[in-house]
Amino acid sequence: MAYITLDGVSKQYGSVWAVDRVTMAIEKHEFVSLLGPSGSGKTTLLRIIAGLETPTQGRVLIDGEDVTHLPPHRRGVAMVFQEFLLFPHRTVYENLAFPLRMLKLPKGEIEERVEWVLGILALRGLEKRYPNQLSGGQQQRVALGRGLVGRPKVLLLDEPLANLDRELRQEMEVEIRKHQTALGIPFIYVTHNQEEALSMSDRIAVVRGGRIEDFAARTDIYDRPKTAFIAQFVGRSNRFEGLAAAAGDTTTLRGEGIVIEAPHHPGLPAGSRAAAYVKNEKIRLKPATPGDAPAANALAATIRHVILRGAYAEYVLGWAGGEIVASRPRSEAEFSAGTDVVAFWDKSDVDLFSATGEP
Ligand SMILES: Nc1ncnc2c1ncn2[C@@H]1O[C@H](COP(=O)(O)OP(=O)(O)OP(=O)(O)O)[C@@H](O)[C@H]1O
Repeated sequence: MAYITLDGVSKQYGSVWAVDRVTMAIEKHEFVSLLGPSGSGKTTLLRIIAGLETPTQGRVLIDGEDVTHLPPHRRGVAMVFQEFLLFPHRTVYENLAFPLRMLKLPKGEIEERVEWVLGILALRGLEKRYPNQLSGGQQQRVALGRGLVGRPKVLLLDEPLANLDRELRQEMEVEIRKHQTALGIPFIYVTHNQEEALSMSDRIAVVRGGRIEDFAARTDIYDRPKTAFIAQFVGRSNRFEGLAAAAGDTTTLRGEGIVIEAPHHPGLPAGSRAAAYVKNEKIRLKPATPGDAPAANALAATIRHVILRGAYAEYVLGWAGGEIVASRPRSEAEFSAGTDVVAFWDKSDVDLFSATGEP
């Protein structure tokens, strides 16, 4: 049996189902992200696990125990929030000791546990400071420490890095993951930021409209998106539309001025509307030559803009059907704006979905 189980969990607010029949199982060693756009139900799901909300339907089990109707402090869970929620008039030490005082632990044990957290989070020397005397990263570490000091069975994090600048966020991502691995308890991490989810998680649950669109290893979510929504939401990709036709191990999409071949897709009847997604980094470029003949998985384009992103260059390309973006390592041949090129990609890099029913 899994360490944490959500069994058919739903939450209704008035006429809105914020969470809709969610079933998932999380193992003890896992770092799991709930990734989805604003309003998709991530926070509500996390609050249900924490015991801050009672589900309208379904059950929550932690470590074999049905905790659905237990209050937060009886579940062995801790939660870290975006707003840090530190007490401004208490020192770092007091902020960390507070949850333990609430649990009425003996003084010696409180000291021991606060010392442990100060050590693992590299906060020693800052015990006597007040929150406004700390950097953003240090404040976030204290908030994390306050979650860990109670030695929870699971740590829940709700966009804890959203208020930090990019560089600090990336440092903290590494740090948070390191603590999760060392502690050996599951972290469940809510974010709308795909980079955060991809950098830290073992598995990612993509949340959409209160439902889990897919719950899979991060590489599967990125490399083999199960739905068009995931293809659009995770990574950066280019979308092409057309009509499907199947032959052997290939499904072909024919659109305005383009032919795309993808691995066989069983769910696309011939003549149905389909959408193909190709990630920016899968699109390769070569200089156009006068004899170029039209080919599948290739299009003639002109470079409109070049955006430098450190190790990568992002090329915005104009073609007969609009614009696409190709992202290439700077170690490859570079092209400048105005150059005519052929953009091409592999059949195995095409993700194809039905577009029937799309507006
Ligand atoms: N207390 C509440 N009362 C009524 N509706 C609510 C309440 N809490 C959330 N909702 C609604 O439930 C849906 C899911 O909200 P939730 O906060 O879980 O989404 P989220 O994915 O965490 O979004 P965000 O990233 O913006 O925090 C939204 O439509 C929201 O308006």
